[in-house]
Amino acid sequence: MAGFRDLDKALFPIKHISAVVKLFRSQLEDTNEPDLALLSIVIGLIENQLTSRSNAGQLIDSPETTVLPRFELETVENLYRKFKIVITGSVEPNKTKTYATRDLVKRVSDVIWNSLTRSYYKDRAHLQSLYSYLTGSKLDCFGVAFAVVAGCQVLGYDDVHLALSEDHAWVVFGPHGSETAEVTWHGKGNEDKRGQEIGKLDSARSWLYVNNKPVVCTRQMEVAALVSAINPSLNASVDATEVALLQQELLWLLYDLGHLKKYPMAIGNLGDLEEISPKRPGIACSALFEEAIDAARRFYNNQHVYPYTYQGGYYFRNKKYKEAFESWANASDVIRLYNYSRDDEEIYKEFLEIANEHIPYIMKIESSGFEANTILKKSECFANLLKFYDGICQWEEGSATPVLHIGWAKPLVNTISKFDADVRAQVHIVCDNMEEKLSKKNGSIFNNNNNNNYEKEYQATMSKSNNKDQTTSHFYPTIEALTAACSE
Ligand SMILES: FC(F)(F)Cc1cc2c(N3CCN(c4nnc(C(F)(F)F)s4)CC3)ncnc2s1
Repeated sequence: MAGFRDLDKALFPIKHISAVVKLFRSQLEDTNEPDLALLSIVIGLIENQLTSRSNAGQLIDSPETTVLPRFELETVENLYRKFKIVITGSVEPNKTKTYATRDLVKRVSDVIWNSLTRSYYKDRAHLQSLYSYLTGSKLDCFGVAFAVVAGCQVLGYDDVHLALSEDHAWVVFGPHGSETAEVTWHGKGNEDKRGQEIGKLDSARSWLYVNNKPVVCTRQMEVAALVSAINPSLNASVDATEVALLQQELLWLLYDLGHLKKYPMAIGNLGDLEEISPKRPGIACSALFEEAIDAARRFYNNQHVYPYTYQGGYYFRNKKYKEAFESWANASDVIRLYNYSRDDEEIYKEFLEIANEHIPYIMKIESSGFEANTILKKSECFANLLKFYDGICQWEEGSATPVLHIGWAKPLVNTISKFDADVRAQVHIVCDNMEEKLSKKNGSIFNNNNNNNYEKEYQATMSKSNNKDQTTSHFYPTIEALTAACSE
């Protein structure tokens, strides 16, 4: 591990954002073992100091001139030393340079777990860093997983890495990261499964485990995860701008060093920050959202939803409603292959908000009668809407837990009825991929899909459907499910 070297200490006391970027750059460039504990403590200290007191309103213009409160070397050194003592005091270091074992990973998880405050509000902000752990004995779900990986790094196990789905975190270890283990909890009121292997039972088909296509981190990607987890919010409506600027600078550093290439959510986070305050002429935030989608298609067999909802949210905020419908249809094309389980609340809420808030809002605007170029005349918008709803219907099919209820059907019927019959008539529904749909029923969809055939299939579909005169939508025969939902 790089450790807290003299050249890092020379950057203290830290007074500017640019000094923090230098610390990260030296840790990322000089060794292949950036010190996770050091970087998490530094970032946590800065975030907590700048979001705990009313700091809103400070003029922020650049990483060099933005003044930070002084962050003393001694504060960081004391916390760093404390973490080492907590970990090495309970678990013997890896002197023989062997792979970690399940027992070792569980013991490190127990050290963190048993030292947390008994009960606290787990979803509060700023509980993700080792600073929060060492000064307040509080961590959120992600923070526990990160602390376990940082603890294993302190012990000298360089095979223990963070694995990330879109709403959960666990660790991989052993030869080629072949072993997996739960190390933290998920959601509310669920018994934790710490120590167990990942997704062996029916949870394997839930979105929570992304069909076993998680982001498996390198050390540098673990740094990207802690940077992504920076939370600039001062309160529900105001962000500490210097914390947001620091996060943006660090994400660009990681981007330029190539460490975001396989991390769609981090690219999406950067896209959101760039939309608010562009720092990089030549790379539009829309290009970043496309890059995140490409990464999910290339490296994760298109099993992730968030890259499409990042892009859809961007289009929606910028009134590009036709494009938003396409992004949301693509998001739905991902979720339809999963079975909905009670662990999937986060993505359920995402689709609910799109279906029952964003789309109805768009329909209201577009049917106000003043839109000359209204999407209500565009058959591809209608087709993408149907695809969006159909994916949610398929998500429900074969799931133990229902997805749709009357609350969904009303906005859905209202939306569809806004399109004129002649526009609807232009949409030709082709019922193909019957075998894919049927095989989801008996669960085999997750076997043959693992060979990453998404890329080939995607290219083939794109080349086929480039005829412009009519909209051919590749559909699955669940329109009856759709109309059934409407008649409920
Ligand atoms: F580790 C867990 F359990 F926390 C799961 C992870 C979440 C997450 C993330 N997020 C979550 C998704 N997220 C989104 N923000 N907007 C989203 C979208 F709906 F617009 F797509 S998704 C914020 C950042 N960003 C980087 N890395 C991770 S790893």
